[in-house]
Amino acid sequence: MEASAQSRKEQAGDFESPGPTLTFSNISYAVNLKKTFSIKKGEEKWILQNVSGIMKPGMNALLGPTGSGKTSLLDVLAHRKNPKGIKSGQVQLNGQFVDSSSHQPSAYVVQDDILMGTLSVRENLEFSANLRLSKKEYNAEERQKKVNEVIQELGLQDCASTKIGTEFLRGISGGERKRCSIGMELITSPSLLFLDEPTTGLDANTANSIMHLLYMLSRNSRTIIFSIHQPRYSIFRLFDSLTLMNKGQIIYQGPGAEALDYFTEIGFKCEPYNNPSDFFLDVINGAVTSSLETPNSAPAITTYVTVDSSSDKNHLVHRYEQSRYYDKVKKELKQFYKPRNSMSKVKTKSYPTSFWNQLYIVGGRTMKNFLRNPQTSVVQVFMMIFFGILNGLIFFQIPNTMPEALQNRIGAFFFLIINQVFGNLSAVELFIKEKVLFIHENSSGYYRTSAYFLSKILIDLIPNRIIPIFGLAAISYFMIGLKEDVTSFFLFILTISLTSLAAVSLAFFVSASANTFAAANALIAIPYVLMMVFGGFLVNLNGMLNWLSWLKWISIFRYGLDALAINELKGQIFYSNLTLFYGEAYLDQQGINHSTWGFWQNEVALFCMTIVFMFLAFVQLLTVNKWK
Ligand SMILES: Nc1ncnc2c1ncn2[C@@H]1O[C@H](COP(=O)(O)OP(=O)(O)OP(=O)(O)O)[C@@H](O)[C@H]1O
Repeated sequence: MEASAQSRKEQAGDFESPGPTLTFSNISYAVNLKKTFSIKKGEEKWILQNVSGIMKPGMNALLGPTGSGKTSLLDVLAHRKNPKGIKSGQVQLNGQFVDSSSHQPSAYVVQDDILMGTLSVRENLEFSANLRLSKKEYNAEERQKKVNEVIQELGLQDCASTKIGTEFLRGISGGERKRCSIGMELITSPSLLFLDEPTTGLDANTANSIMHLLYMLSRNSRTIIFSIHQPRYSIFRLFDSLTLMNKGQIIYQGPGAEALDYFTEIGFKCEPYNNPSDFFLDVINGAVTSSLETPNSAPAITTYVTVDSSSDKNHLVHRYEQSRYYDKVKKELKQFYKPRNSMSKVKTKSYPTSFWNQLYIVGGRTMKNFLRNPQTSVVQVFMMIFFGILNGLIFFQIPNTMPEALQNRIGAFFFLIINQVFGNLSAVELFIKEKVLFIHENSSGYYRTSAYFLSKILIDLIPNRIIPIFGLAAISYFMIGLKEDVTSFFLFILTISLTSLAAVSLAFFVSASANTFAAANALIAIPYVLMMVFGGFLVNLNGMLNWLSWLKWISIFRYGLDALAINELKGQIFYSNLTLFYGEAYLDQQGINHSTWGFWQNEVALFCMTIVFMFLAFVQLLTVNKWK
């Protein structure tokens, strides 16, 4: 105990206060290469092979060629990988075992900055603070103080009130986005910070400033672990520890400043003025050869490695495992390792804020996003007005004479239903985009799935549909000249609203189930088209293949059109030359039950479909794969 306290003290160096030490031993990780649509277990691909090491207070860089396993190791250490794939090994934080159910004092900054674009930097940080700082420990003033501290620490003062930006809205710069993403995580004061390629996509100067920022953070009670691609020398200098990887194995781990000495020792010489990180990659790629004699055949380090004798790459692993750097890591691992006992497990994951608080905060953000997003508010209302007027113009003041009286009414209803159902095709893209944000925030412990789901329905889906429908329905109703009756008018609005909600729920369910926009688009178009074709108005089902006739029972079109037809035609009398034509006669002819219950059963069916699709969407969100 004393020895480890002493060693932590030694490590402190120029640190104001050192962060925790993370150790990992014998980690092997594999993925199953199952073929799409196959139920058979696929071949296993080994991605990490028996790796062990230590990440000490300060800056810990993971470097290696593309596909070498940097991100995979980072994810395993941060418990973001599916435990099923972890074949062996363990991770300890200051000698305590950690696993995926543990609430680690750690945070993970993903490579793509996933932030709410319509909100400002400060608002995003406040969102994180309100959800992730417990109300008991931080009152509103203290949460605000924390946000201000993070803004100060990350140098975000100048852009604090600027919106992040969306595809329609120019926002903050790439460097500021990255700082804001780091800030979202710093809100919880993590002592362990993981970052996946924090400099990717940034220009050299911005990358430099981000890395200097991380360096400053690492000096103050935080251990920083990150993967990185080809850092320039000014960045390389900041690495306290360097882990070099190739083909899922570690080929060097030790102080960044000593890596060149190590490679010189094993015969690889870096030319003057060459960037060390470029040199290491050249060594791995075989572009630089060792001046020392190499064994005839490269030793197989583990059973998983296929020996690549042409490039002699495994030889690097072998050399590393024989080096004093490896001995040092092994020694340090021993020193930090504590045998597992029931006391060493850290607390189980829990949410710092209640469900209702989460609902309030997530709902508040959804509302802000809704009001500020031109795509979902202004454009939607505009489109509804446009389609309302278009429908009104096409079927302007329908006469009461046959056959126009009937044909045009059914045509106008069909137009409205198609508009409500197919209008959701564009919503799918938005849902898929939002899902990325949901998965990130949900897996980072911001809120429960149920809080997100309920806020999405109450603040986004319902008002977003219902409000524009009032405009559309009112314009169409009066321009077309439908039944002059208040009850009929409101039942007309109710029917269109329920049709729209059933259709959007199906779109939500499909988006929650599919991973890409293309897949979701195809999956949603099929049921919509089938529902339309089998709605009973386009195709006479008696003449169709009987086995598909059941589709009419799940057709949003059928329920919507039947309800609109009953509402409009019941009690109406139309004229044809000298004969009278009763609305009910047409309904009877079509086999539509126009009793009161006959009308309401359509509304109930639409409502039930909405509930079922919503429920299925919720189940899908619960089971969305949050592992990387
Ligand atoms: N789910 C998966 N299915 C199949 N192969 C995978 C999977 N995840 C990772 N791999 C493979 O494992 C290897 C290591 O991937 P990883 O992303 O960890 O590498 P990396 O060093 O971070 O690469 P890069 O620098 O390109 O991000 C790669 O060959 C990758 O294709």
